Amino acid sequence: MPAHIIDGKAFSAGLRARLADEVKGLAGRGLVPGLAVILVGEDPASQVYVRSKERMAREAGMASTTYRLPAETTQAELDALIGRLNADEAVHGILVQLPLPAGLDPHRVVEAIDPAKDVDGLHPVSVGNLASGAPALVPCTPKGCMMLLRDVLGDLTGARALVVGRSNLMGKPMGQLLLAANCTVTVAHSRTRDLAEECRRADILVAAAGRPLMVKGDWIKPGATVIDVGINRLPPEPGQEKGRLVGDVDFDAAKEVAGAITPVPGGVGPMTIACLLDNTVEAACRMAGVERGRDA
Ligand SMILES: Nc1nc(=O)c2c([nH]1)NC[C@@H]1CN(c3ccc(C(=O)N[C@@H](CCC(=O)O)C(=O)O)cc3)C=[N+]21
Ligand SMILES: [Mg+2]
Repeated sequence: MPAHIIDGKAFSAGLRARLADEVKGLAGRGLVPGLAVILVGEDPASQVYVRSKERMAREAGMASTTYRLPAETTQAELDALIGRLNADEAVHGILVQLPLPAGLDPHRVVEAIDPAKDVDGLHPVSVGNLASGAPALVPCTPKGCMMLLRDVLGDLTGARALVVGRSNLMGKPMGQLLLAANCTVTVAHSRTRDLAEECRRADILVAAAGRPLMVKGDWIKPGATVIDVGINRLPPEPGQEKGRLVGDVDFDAAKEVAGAITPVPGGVGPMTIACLLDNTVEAACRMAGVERGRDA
C-alpha cells in the first residue's frame, strides 16, 4: 500500500491561522510580536526564503522587517545592527539567514544575538537549554519535523529514530528532540559506515544530509515514517529553465515502502516558516510575561 503523504503545507497553514488568532489577541493588549530578519549577500535561494518569512509574518499580523546588507558587510557592522535590534523593544525575534558570506564568523554573529530573541535556537544558551531539558527556543526546522511526527504517530516512545545529517540548525537539535520524545536515537552523517543498513532499522527516518535523492527506496523499513528535510534543485533538463526541486529521499520509490512520508516541496519547508512565527510569538510572550494559549 502506498504511503500516507504528509501535507506540511496544509499543516503550516493551519498553524499560521491559529497564530494569527493568537497575535490578534496579543495586539489587542498592545503586544505586537516583531521579527527582524538579516540577510547578508545575494544568495538567490536565501532571498526567496526571506521573502516568504516576511510575507507570512505580516499575514499573521506580526511586525516584520528584513535588513538586506551587501556581501561586503563587515563583522563590526553586523555586530552593530544586532546590538541595535537587541535593544529595540519592538523586536522580539532576530534571525540571521545562513549561510553567511565568507569572512563573517557565524558563531560570533549568533553569539551577538540576545538569547531571549534567538528565534533560530542557535545561540549557545538555546542549545544548552535544549540539551539539558530547560525551556528553550528550538530551531524551526526540527521543531516543524516534530510537529509532523506527533501528528502522524502520536506517542513516539520506544521508536528507533535515525537522523541523517549533523548540522547545528537541523541534525543535532533533531536528535535532542527525538531523545526528549523517548526515541532511541542514532545520528548518522557522511562518514557513517553502512548507511543503508542503519536506515533499514529506523522506524523514523529523518533525512537532512543535503544530498539529492541519497536515500533509496530499498533503504526504507516497510511502514516507516520518513521526514525529508532536503531541498535540492536538480540541474535543468534540456528545454527547461529551472531544474526540479527534490529532497534527500528518492520519494517515488520510498512512498511505495514507507508508512508515511513528507513530499518536497510541500513537506518540511513550509513548517519551518510557521515555526519561526511560533518562536517569535513565544519570545514576545516570554519577554512580556504573558502566558500562552489562553486568549487564542
Ligand atoms: N538562520 C537560518 N534559519 C533558517 O531557518 C534557514 C536559514 N538560515 N537558511 C536557509 C534555510 C532553508 N530554510 C527554508 C525555509 C522555508 C522553506 C520553504 O518554504 N520551502 C517550500 C518552498 C520551496 C521552494 O519552492 O523553493 C517547500 O519546501 O515547500 C525552505 C527552506 C530556512 N533556512
Ligand atoms: Mg552532514
